[in-house]
Order: sequence, then structure tokens, then C-alpha cells
Amino acid sequence: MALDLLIYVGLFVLTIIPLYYLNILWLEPQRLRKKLERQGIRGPKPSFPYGNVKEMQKIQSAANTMKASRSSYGDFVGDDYTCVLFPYFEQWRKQYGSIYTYLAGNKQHLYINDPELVKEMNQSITLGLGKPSYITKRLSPLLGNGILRSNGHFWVHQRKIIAPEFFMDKVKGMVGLMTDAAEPLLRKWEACIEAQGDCIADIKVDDDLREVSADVISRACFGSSYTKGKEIFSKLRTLQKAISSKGMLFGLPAIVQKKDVKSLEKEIDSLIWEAVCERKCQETETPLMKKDLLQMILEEAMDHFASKDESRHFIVDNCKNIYFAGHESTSVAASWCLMLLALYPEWQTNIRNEMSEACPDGVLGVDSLPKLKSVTLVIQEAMRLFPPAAFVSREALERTQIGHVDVPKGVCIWSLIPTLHRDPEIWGPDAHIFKPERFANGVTKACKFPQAYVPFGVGARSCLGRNFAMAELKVIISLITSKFTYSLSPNYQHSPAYRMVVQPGHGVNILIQKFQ
Ligand code: HEM
Repeated sequence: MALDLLIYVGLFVLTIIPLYYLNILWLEPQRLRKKLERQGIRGPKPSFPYGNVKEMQKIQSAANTMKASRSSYGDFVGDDYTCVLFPYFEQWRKQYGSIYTYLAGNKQHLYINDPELVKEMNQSITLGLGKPSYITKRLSPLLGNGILRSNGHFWVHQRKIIAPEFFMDKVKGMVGLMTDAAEPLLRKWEACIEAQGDCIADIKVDDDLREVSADVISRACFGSSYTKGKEIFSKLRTLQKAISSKGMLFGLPAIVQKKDVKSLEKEIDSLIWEAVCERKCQETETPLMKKDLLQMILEEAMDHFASKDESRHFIVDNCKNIYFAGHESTSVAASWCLMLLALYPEWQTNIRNEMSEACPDGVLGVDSLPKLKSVTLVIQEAMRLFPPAAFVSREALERTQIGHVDVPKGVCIWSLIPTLHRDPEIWGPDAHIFKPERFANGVTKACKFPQAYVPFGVGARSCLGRNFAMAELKVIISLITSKFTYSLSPNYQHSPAYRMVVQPGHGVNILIQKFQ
């Protein structure tokens, strides 16, 4: 009798488990696909069990072979790197148009690059669109349950607390720390030129720029104890490298050393918490004259959370999120700006002229920033041609209407930012040309569909650090360009690479000399 029962249970389990996996891997995605197809949305045919992943990998390896056969891009600015970095999206876009569906792993995706639909997403304030769980799950050790990962009401709560700290009036108060953070880079590059007999130095800019942006975030977050911030930052970078891989785009599981990740995560959490505790003691002894970001987050957390544990998680997770969101994208944007300015020295001259008018004493202050128009145009154009963030990604956490599309719950939405930014239908026939003056009268006058210019993302979840990032970029690029003249080094190899952001694959080398 007992044996019979065991056999029945065994048979039941053996039938249920495969059925369960069949449902989540195949039947459910097929149901979602059918719902999209009924609305006229097509896409490549998926196969069991990985959907379209095998095809994505095949298209990618063909693109890699093609890339390997040519040493570099012919036209650094004009060549569309999306065909090399995300060739499957480009191939399918040409086949199925700017809206199509595909299956990655067990996640049914909706690819949207139609400006009207992007506009709808921009205007949507529904909490039904959140961050895709299969991506955020993987980033959990890096981001905890901070603002970048969370969804729903918990995200609203965090955004309400953090966003005001990045409003323009607060950012204005941080311009001083940005110029301070840029000083060591300027001195270092001057020393490099002097070491070449005051002639020309060949400099790879990327690590130095990364150091500046890490320094800016450390100073903004941790104020006087920013050296501890730098240690946290370097560990976060190691953790980021350990968990990010291109497989993320295909919805494939990560191959990571779980033990290393866990111990790094623990170390980072305790370092941040140490800084917080030091700050609490310091504040009791001598209240800070000027509150830094950590202090403000700390006070908000104490006011908003009843439990100590909740407030600790809120502080630690969001410090990590701001570090992660704020440093790499900004330094990569600065690298692209320098690459383009090195190619177009007439824009260096414009920036220099405006700097000498706006800052006759050579000191870049908060009041001079709005007068620096050319640098703003260059940054906007650089982020159009080489947006550091490649995608806007969402998951329909519930059935959601986006324009004429009824998006079923569970579908992930992807928009490829560089494709929107280089579409001649949107930007005109000169879409692939570096032309900062197109932004002279604002984004609305620069293109047919201004909502398609999305370097900082779309809608309610767009970047809350954009004012901060723009101010930082203006400070760094203006200071560098007022002190030096530069051109592209023969050592520069144009090779945009996707490593969570789209960055110069071999860095940016410039030939630099002091501006006399
Ligand atoms: C050039 C530099 C930057 C670029 C290109 C950039 C771009 C982006 C993009 C594309 C998103 C996602 C938006 C979406 O999904 O629609 C985002 C989100 C975010 N960014 Fe930035 N960002 C930059 C700098 C910064 C800085 C300096 C900070 C903070 C100091 C920051 C903080 C954030 C945060 C907290 C979010 C999450 C917002 C949310 O989910 O509510 N970013 N950023």
C-alpha cells in the first residue's frame, strides 16, 4: 500500500515538474505571443526551449566575424555601431519594422522603436510598467532593493525621497565639488605634457575620467569622508564586472562565482554602513555646515522608516544605486565628448571662447554654467550619437495599454536608444553627422519627434541624476578644453563596445598640448 502511494506520488511529481517547466518555458510565452500577433505584431519564429536566443547568438557571431575582418570603422561618427553590437535587433527591425516581438529565454519581448509609442511610454505614469525582473534579479547583489531595481509603491517612495536631492537648486551647490574633483586630472595631464618636454602627450582619457566621476560621486555622497567612498566605489566596480555579461540581453543565466559575489556584497554593505555610523557620530558632535547627499538620505530614512533594519537597507542600497547609476555613464559620456571634440577642433575653439567670456578670472563657478552654450550643444550631440545607455527596458507588471498596443502582463519592452537617435526619419538626412548646432534652439527644433531623444530614458523612470550629470559634464569638458588643445591620436581605435553601457572599446587616445 505504502509502495503504491510512493509510486503514485513519484508519477505525479514526474508529470507535474515537466508540465510546470513546459508551461513557463513555452506555453505561457506562446500565449503572450499570440496576444501580440492578434494585434498585427510579428517577429522571428521562436523554438523550444530558448526561444530566439540561438538565432540571436548566430547573428551575433556572424557580426563578430564581419567586424574582425575589418580593422576599424571607416567613418568614426557616421558608421552605425548598432549593426555590430546588437545585430539581431537591426536585422529584425529591417524585417518586421519598428515594433516586433521575440522570445529570449522564457521572456516574451516587445521591441519598440516607433517614436509615437516611445512618446506614449514617456507620458505613461502607470506603475504597471516596471524594471524587468530577469535583469534586476541578476543585479540584486549590486543594487539591493534600491531605486534602480525596485518597482511599484516601494519605488515611488524611494524616488520621492531621492529625486529632490538632484533638483537643479541642489546641483548648483555641488558645482564647487565638481571643479575640485577635476583638478587632479588637469594637473596629471599637465605633468604628462611637461614630461614630454612641454610638447605633445598621447593620453588615454578613460580611466582618468572615470576617476573624476567616481570622485564627484564620492564627494557628493560622502562629503568629507570621500576617501572611504572611493574604496566602496572600487569594490562596486569589481562586483559589477563579476555579475554583468552579454548573456543578460539574451535572458541567459549568469555564470558567476556566487561565493565571491556574496563576500564582495557583504564588504561593500559594511563599508557603507561604517561611513553612515561615522557620519552619525560626527553630526552629534559637530553638526555639518553643508549637508552632503548621505546626510540627506540618512535624515529622510530616519523620518520615513520605523524599523532600524528598513532604514539601514534603504541607506545602504541607495548609496550603492547612486554610485552605480552615476559614475560609469557620466565618465563614458565624457570620453565620447572628448573623442568628438578631438575630431572637430572648431568646437573646442567655441568652448574656449565662451569660457574666457563667462569666466574671465579662469574660475568656473555656478553662475558661469548657463552661459556655456557650446559645451551644452556638444554634450547633447555626443549623447545623441553615442548614448551611454543603450536601452530603455520595462516589464508589463500588469496588462498595460501603450498607445494602440495592448501589452499583456509579463511582456518585456525594449527600445534601442542609438537607433532612435540615428533615424533619418526623425533627425533628417544629416542624422549620422556630428552637428551640435542642431540643438541650438532646443530638442523640439532639432528633430521631428523630440520624444525620441532619450539619452536619460523615458517617463516616470527617467534618470533622476540628469541635472547632476549635465553639470558635471559641462564642468569637466569646459575645464579640459580651456586648458588644452587636442586631436585624435593615431592610437585611437574606434570600437564601441557594450559593457552595460556603450563605451569606447579600446578607450579614447588623444594627442594633447597646453593651450597657449
Ligand atoms: C551622462 C550620464 C547619465 C546617463 C546617460 C544616464 C542615463 C540613465 C538612464 C537611461 C536611466 C534609465 C531610465 C529609464 O529606464 O527610462 C537612468 C536612470 C537613473 N539614473 Fe542616470 N544617467 C546618467 C547619470 C546619472 C547620475 C550622475 C546619477 C546620480 C548621481 C544618475 C542616477 C540615476 C538613477 C537613480 C536612475 C534610476 C531612476 C529610477 O528608476 O527611478 N544617473 N539614467
